Amino acid sequence: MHLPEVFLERMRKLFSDEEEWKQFLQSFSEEPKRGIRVNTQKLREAKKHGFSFSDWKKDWNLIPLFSFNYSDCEEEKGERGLVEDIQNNVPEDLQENSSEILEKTEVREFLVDESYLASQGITIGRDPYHEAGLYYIQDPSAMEVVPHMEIRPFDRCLDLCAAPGGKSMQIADRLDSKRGGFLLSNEYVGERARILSKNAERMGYANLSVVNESPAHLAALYPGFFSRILVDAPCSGEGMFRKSKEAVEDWSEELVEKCALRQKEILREAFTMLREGGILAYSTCTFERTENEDIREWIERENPDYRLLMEKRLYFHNSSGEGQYFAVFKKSGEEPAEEERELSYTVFQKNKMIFCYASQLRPFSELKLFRQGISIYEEGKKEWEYSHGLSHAVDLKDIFSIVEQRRPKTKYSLLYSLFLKRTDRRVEDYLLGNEIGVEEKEIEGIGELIEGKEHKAGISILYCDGLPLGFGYLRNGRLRNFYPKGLRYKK
Ligand SMILES: C[S@@+](CC[C@H](N)C(=O)[O-])C[C@H]1O[C@@H](n2cnc3c(N)ncnc32)[C@H](O)[C@@H]1O
Repeated sequence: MHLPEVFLERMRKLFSDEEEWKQFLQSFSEEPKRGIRVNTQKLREAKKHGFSFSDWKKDWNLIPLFSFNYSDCEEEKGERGLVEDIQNNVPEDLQENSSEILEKTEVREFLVDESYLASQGITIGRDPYHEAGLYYIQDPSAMEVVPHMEIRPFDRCLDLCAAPGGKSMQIADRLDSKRGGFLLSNEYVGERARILSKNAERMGYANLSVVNESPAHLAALYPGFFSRILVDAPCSGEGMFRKSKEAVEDWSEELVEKCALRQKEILREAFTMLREGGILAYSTCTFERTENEDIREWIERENPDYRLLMEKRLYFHNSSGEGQYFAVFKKSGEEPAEEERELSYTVFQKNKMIFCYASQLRPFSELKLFRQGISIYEEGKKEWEYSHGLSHAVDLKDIFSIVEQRRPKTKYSLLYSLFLKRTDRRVEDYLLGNEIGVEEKEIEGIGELIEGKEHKAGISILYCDGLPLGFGYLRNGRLRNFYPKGLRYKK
């Protein structure tokens, strides 16, 4: 790989240790590694249908990530402590069986060995578990930021620079809609907000809004509103150099300076929106001091009431991923305690979609919305039809009861569930968009045999190993495929 001379000169200044400098250079010729972040809320539901997490971890050889130095976080044990507990102390069978421990301590982030998986015929980006939203593929070093944000299930979170959504989905998984937790996931660039919204649909959180706003507009509307804010800022992207030739070609010293200015602009808006006692995390995927430690110093100068909780610099050679810089701050002041509340859902229509969302998202309804919670219906050619997003809701059962109560004018009504195993060829067939044959014994549901007909008929939802994949129409022992065209596997 040819790296710009100026870049190398700048990097050289960061390494006082000759050996480490060599390791840094050497690491540019090594293959990038990837990780997956498990959607533990989906996992919990899938377990009710017999999904085994421990079998999956074993079969895929999933390697738990992170061994923090927890001493820098004594004040609040928070999640870092919990992750350590589970890695060191909680026996495997307890993780699997105790819902209480599971709720508090499940490890979510894993490194994957893709060559091992390839030998087993598994491609992480083309797998039914991926389509079902059981996991999100992410750079392992990028995964390290969110666990340091001390996110509590009831936090009011904002991800200001969110697309394509790795960190947003990591945050959302730590929140509990029933306890008032939510995430406003914002992306400034419209086309990227669309991708973010698609990823959010796959993961299925009812307490997540995807919006396309400028940080300044949000700051004008929500001063002191959020208890956790992430600014994963646009940067000069040196951490992308191994993956993208364009990132190397686009790099220049001017770009570094320009990025630093923009980072400050975005951060200023974030300062406005952080509430007393809240936590702000700043991160980049570049190695530049100008965009990292210099910005951290600037944040400290601008905000004497912020305390640095931790700062970390990850490179290719000292992490499992593509590198990351992050700094986490706590604003002084008392954080308000968790409020007693009951979960309620709101149903609302926007253009040709109907959404159902956890009501704490209501303050965001007037923003430039791409998604508010779960899309439940969309306007079809003849009538309202179930939206694909509905099949992916993590709290599908709750949402469905709302969906049925608040039906628009439509004959659509879910009648059956079909359960297939991932080893069944029909799962791939379904994802390719084909019609599949179904046996009576594979069908469960509320529908009755249509009088005088041999087979059951009606709208059905297809599960793979207990994970909902999408809808279809069952008739004469065949499932007509409703899997969205844009998502279907190519042959
Ligand atoms: C490093 S990426 C975010 C990655 C994301 N957090 C994730 O985990 O997938 C930075 C994002 O900031 C967006 N961005 C660009 N200009 C911006 C601006 N002026 N304000 C806020 N975000 C901006 C980019 O479009 C990009 O999607």
